Amino acid sequence: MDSSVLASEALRLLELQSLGILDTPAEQAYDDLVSLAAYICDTPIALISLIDEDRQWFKARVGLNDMETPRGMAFCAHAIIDPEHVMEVPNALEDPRFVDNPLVTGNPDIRFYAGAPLVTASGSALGTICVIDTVPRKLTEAQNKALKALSRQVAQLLALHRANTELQLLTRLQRTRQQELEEHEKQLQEENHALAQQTVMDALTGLKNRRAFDRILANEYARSMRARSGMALLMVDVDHFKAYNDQYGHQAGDKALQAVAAAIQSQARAYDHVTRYGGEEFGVVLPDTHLADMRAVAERIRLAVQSLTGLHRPVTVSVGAALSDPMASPASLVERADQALYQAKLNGRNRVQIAL
Ligand SMILES: Nc1nc2c(ncn2[C@@H]2O[C@H](COP(=O)(O)OP(=O)(O)OP(=O)(O)O)[C@@H](O)[C@H]2O)c(=O)[nH]1
Repeated sequence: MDSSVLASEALRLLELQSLGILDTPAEQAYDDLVSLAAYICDTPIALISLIDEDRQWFKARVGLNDMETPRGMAFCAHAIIDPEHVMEVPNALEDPRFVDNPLVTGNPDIRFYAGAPLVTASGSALGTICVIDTVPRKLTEAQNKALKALSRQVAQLLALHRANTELQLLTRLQRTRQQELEEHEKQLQEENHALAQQTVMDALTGLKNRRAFDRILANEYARSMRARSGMALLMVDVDHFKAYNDQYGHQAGDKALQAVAAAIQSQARAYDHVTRYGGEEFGVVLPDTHLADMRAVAERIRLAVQSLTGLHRPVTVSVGAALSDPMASPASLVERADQALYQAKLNGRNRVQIAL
């Protein structure tokens, strides 16, 4: 075969194989057309044969049980060489191309063959619709025309099949793309969430940070105003922490801060907010709280810190506590709690001071 023939055969095979029809189950539309071909041409056998690389495979068949034969035996492999015309073999025994063909010398004893190529829009002949008889004969001109017309119908069915295959592929691609997009969006949301967490979390203690404290205080303050319920704020500061750091080192100081944070958290109620206000100072927002509860929580925190074990030496905290005042702002609540804290320090530390 010269190179241009080889190239067009390669293209033809590509077109056939990408069609996705080889080895698919039988379909009524193709079966009907081979039945019509056998009826019109009055033959015992009719086939829709597709010429694959080294076999012919039958999409539809009457009068023959085989699903495929080797390409070397295929009459249709000869018929597709001339896509324009129906190839007729009136008597295979008198045709040097087929006289030794096992389909002629043995079952199904082919004598007569006529095949109309199935031509695609691009001009490739993928196979044929053919009729076969076991006695020598010829097609009438009308039968020849009818067979050609049927080959155009099969070609139409194949084009439809291609369009369907491409549509399914496109739908699958779109679905995959959609899934990719959703996956990407989820990832972005997770990243954003992680980022948002980072901006409100204190890395050392795992508590909310100062930025979060400001927002929580503002929200809880507004809520307590709306609900006309009291709220309270505790400012908790580690006593003589500079000395602890100086004596045991910054890393030991970090561990102590973590322990203090956990102790405070352990005494807070489920709806209280424990935050790291800065350095060795913690802000605890207590929603829905009045004097007795505020004092109780503050005292529990003080005792929990004092009871911590596993540190280089006992650590204590001073607590400034203030109740919200409907006439004042959140900032003034912080100020009053801070002043009370200052007073607690002045009064000797390791104590709770209530703001007036
Ligand atoms: N290890 C460690 N130390 C911190 C951290 N943040 C603040 N500190 C230290 O906490 C100490 C606070 O010192 P001061 O403000 O002088 O107060 P203090 O020594 O606790 O004394 P009083 O508050 O008056 O009882 C400083 O030495 C800071 O370096 C931290 O994240 N890790």
